[in-house]
Formats: sequence, C-alpha cells, structure tokens
Amino acid sequence: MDVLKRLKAFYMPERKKLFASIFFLMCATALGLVYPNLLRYLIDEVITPGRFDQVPMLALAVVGIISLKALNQFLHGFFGGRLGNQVAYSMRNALYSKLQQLSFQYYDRAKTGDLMSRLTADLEAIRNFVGFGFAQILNMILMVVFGGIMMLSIHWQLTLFTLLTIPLLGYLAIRFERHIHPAFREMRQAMSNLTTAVQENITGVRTVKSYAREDHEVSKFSIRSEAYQSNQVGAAAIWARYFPTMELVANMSAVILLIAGGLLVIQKSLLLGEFVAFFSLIWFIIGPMWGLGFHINNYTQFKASGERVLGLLDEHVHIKNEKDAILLDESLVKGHVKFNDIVFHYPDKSPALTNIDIDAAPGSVIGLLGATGSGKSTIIQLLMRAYDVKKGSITLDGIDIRQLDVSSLRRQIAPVFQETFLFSASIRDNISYGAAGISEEEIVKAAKLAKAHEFIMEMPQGYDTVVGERGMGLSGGQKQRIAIARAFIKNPRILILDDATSAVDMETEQEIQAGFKQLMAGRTTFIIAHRISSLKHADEIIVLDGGHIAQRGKHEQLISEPGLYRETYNIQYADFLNDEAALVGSDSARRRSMTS
Ligand SMILES: Nc1ncnc2c1ncn2[C@@H]1O[C@H](COP(=O)(O)OP(=O)(O)OP(=O)(O)O)[C@@H](O)[C@H]1O
Repeated sequence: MDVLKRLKAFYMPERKKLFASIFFLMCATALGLVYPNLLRYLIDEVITPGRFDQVPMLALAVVGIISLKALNQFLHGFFGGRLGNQVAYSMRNALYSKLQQLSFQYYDRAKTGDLMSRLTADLEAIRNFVGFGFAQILNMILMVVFGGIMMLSIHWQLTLFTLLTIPLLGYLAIRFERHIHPAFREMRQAMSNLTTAVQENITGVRTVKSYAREDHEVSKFSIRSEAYQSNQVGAAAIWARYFPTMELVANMSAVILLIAGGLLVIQKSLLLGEFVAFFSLIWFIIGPMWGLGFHINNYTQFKASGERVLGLLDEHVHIKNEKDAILLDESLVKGHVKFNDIVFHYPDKSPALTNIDIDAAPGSVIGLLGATGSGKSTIIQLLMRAYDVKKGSITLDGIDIRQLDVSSLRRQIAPVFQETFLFSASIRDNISYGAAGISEEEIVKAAKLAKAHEFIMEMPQGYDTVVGERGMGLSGGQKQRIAIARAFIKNPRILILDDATSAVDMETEQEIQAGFKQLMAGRTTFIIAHRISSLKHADEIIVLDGGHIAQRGKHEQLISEPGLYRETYNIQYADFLNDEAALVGSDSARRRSMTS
C-alpha cells in the first residue's frame, strides 16, 4: 500500500473524478444486485401463483435497470479514464522536471532506455490502475460484501456452507501475488534493459557499422531479449500454476450450492425462486474471486511501476540551490573567477584535480593545456557547478558559487564544447536555443561571426533547415560553428571554449578565432585547446599534468623554460615544419614531372 500512499500527491487533486468513478461503479454494481431479486420475485410471486399479467411490467423493469446500469458504467469509464490520464499527465510532467533537476553525477550512470521505459511503460501501468484497477478492486470488495449480505438474508446456513471454499481461494490469491510480484518487477527491468540496448544501438549505429559489429549487436540483443522472454515465460508459469487451481476452488462453491440448495428445495425449506436467486448471487462472490488474479496482476504491475517511478522522483539532486541562494544581477557581474586550492574527485575515483589555484581577472583569457585526462574539462565542469568541489572553493566576483542560484550562475557562462549537441529543430532554433525573444538580425549576426552564415545560406531552406537528431546531416565543423553562434547569442560574462575549434580545419579555425576575439572582448574566457596556436595569446596559460598544475605563465615565458609546454610546442612546431617540407617536396616533384 506504500506506493498508493506515496502517489497520493498525484491522485488526490483529482479526487472528485476518483470519487465519481467509484460512485458510478458502485451504482452499476448495486443495480446488478437487483437482478437476482427480480428473478426471485418472478418465480415465487409471479410464475408460481400464476399472476402472469405482471410479466410485461417485470420485463420493462429489467430493460430500465439494464439501461441505467449501462449509463452508470459509461460514467464510471468516463471519469476513470479522465482520472487515469490526468494522473499520468501530472506524473509525466513531474518526472520530466525531475530529469531536468538531476545533476551530471546522476547522468554519468543513468541509462536512457531505462529512463524512457519509466516514462512510458511504467506510467501506462500506473494510469491503468489509478483509472480503473483501483475502482474495480473496490467494486470487487463491494460485490462480495453486498452479495454476501443478500445471501445471508435469504438463508444464512446455506450461505456459510456455500462459501466454505472462499478462505482457500483468498489464501491462493495471496500466494499468487507473492510469486507474481517479483516476476513482474524482473520483467519490467528486463524490458528496460531491452530498450536500453535498442536505444544505444540506434544512437551508436555509425560505430556499429564502421566496426562491422552488427552480429555482435544482434547477439547482445538476443541475450537481453531471451532474458525478457524467460521472465515472461516464468510469469506465465506462475499464472498457469495458480489460475486453474483458483478456478477449481471457486467453482467448488457452485457445486456445493447446487447439492445443498437443491436438497433444501426438495425438503421445501427453501423456495425455488430463492434458490435461483441464490445461484445468481453466488456469482457476485465467485466472479470477483475469478477476477482476483487479474486485479492482483494489475495491482502488482502498478506497484512495480510505482516503485520505479518513485525511485526516480526520490533520486537525490546533487546540485541544488542553497536556502538563500543569491540571484546575480546580470548587469553588475564582472566575471572575476577564482579557484582557491581546489581538490576534486569523481565518485569512487582518485582525485581528478589537486591544489588548483587560478585567478582569472574580469576580461582575461586563461588557456588550459594538458594531456588527455589531465583534468582540463573537469575545471570547467566545476566552474559550471556540474559537480561541487570537495575541498577549496570557486568564487565569482568574490562570492562562492555554491551560494549562487545555479541557473543564475549558468546564465553567465556560455560553453562551446568539443562535441556539439544540436536538437532536431531548425538551425534558427538551434542558434537561439536558451535565449528568448531573439531577433532574426541577431541570429544572422551571430552566425556570421561564427562563420556559419555562408553554409547555412547554401542549404535549401537556409535558417529554416531542420537538422536531424543530434545534428545529423551536418559536418562536425558545421555543427561546431552553430554552437559557436549559440554562444554569441547568449552574450555571456564568461566564455568557455572547450576544444571548440577541434573539428574545423586550420583555415576556418583562424577565421573563427577572429570572431572569437570580438566575442571574447571584455569577457573572462577559458580556452581548452590541444593546439598551442589557439591559446598562445592567453593572459595566462595553465599546463595541467595528472590533475595538478605543472606550469603556468604566458606563452613567451613558457617556451623559454623547459617543461611540458615547450615539449608540446616543439612537437607541434616540428609537425608544422615537416608538413611544410613535405609540401615543398611534393610541389617541386610535381613541377619536375610536368616539365619532363
Ligand atoms: N563524468 C566522469 N565520471 C568519472 N570520471 C571522470 C568523468 N569525467 C572525467 N573523469 C575522469 O577525470 C579525469 C580528468 O578528466 P577530464 O575530462 O577533466 O580530462 P581532460 O583533460 O579534459 O581530457 P580530454 O583532453 O581528453 O578532454 C580523467 O581521469 C577522467 O577519466
């Protein structure tokens, strides 16, 4: 029952619909109870005494009751449907907002397929139960209670005798529930594993195909599919074991009634009409018991789904606003960023950063250089509060960023990442993403600065061209240029260029750099780059090695002293010289072959 209690917040606002749905179902059930009484009346009061003139009236009464019952059933369905959909709608929105709040730490481990199945299949099970299952269980109880009372009022001894097998049926039903619930939980998990496999396969289809791993993917999928199938078979086996037994026990009541009731009629201690009414009433008890398995199944599915949905809603939000979080006044932010003796490690990992001190004055440019895995991106993630530091602090204009409103902080920062994520929307919407009320001129201006305007105009629908999922249909460089335009639009105090020009050629890089200069003016900028050419003009270059600062200073100073920077510079410079030499060599060879 805990899940039902915990989900109260979602269905209680809809209680009017819930009560209406239950009320009309109860009315329909109560009207159903009139039948046996009509039957009894027909036999004992009309047919036996030979008052056949009452038959048309009785027939009319039956038509009236049937119509009224149908109306009540319709109203039950109407309100139940609305209730279930409204609850599913609120829950879906709550889940989606929760997904927006959850921090990077959660997404480091989350599986998309699993999340998708919580938002779809699990919500569907909840919608079904809240909309109909719940009212039907209640109805089932009412049928048993009302039917039982009516039977007791006709012949209590016969009632007790007939219902002898009911406790056994109840016992079986409980045992069934105990077995089927874990089976359903496993089935849901297996389903989510299956969805994850499909989702990953579709997302990574290019990798799969380039490595010719289709067969491997098929067998990976088959394993999960088999697990799902065996879960289904397992559940069906439990079902097959219990259902016939439960049906047998339920039907035993009817048999007992036929024997005992028949004898009573022969002995004249029970009227024939009462016996027929009894036989009709017994189905008010057997019917729900038959359906018990279905309702239990419905309920257990709901419980398993509810647990998974609540599990997501209860998920800890690592990064959230403090009680009196400070909202930054955008016009007053200067962009003075300080890292004070930072130590940070990702969960269950050794420190990714140790003793990091950076003082980025407003408008200054900080370059971050280092081997892969040296901690460059982590520095940026910490500044954006993707994670909170474990030791030390980061301040913006002297305020610890943990005291700032998270959105207000992130609004000051525009990142351009190594990998650009584009939404399946128009190029215009992708550029203006995150900024409301942006004019066409501003979008075009930003695109021009990012050197994206030309290729956008070459597309058939220009700025209205809809890019595929994750920007498919665009080259890496084109995607990055759109991301750069997006950063221009945001007009941030702090700019982050995380290997932002890695996907464009040297020539385009130079052009974009010129645009960056304009963008960077007056903004504090962090540049992560592997090419020294991208950060040699920085006010301070920080060279990272294994999570700590190995060297720092300006370009001229760093190339004059031995260390990682000069080694990197020499390698890149040597490459450049080799390329030049090769070009000169191939050029003169070509000239020689043309003249000969
Ligand atoms: N989300 C994460 N969860 C756990 N560990 C992480 C995560 N991101 C990075 N790391 C680890 O932290 C360390 C620093 O990674 P980081 O991404 O900051 O390096 P980097 O210098 O930016 O590398 P690159 O140049 O390849 O982008 C690495 O050891 C990496 O494995």
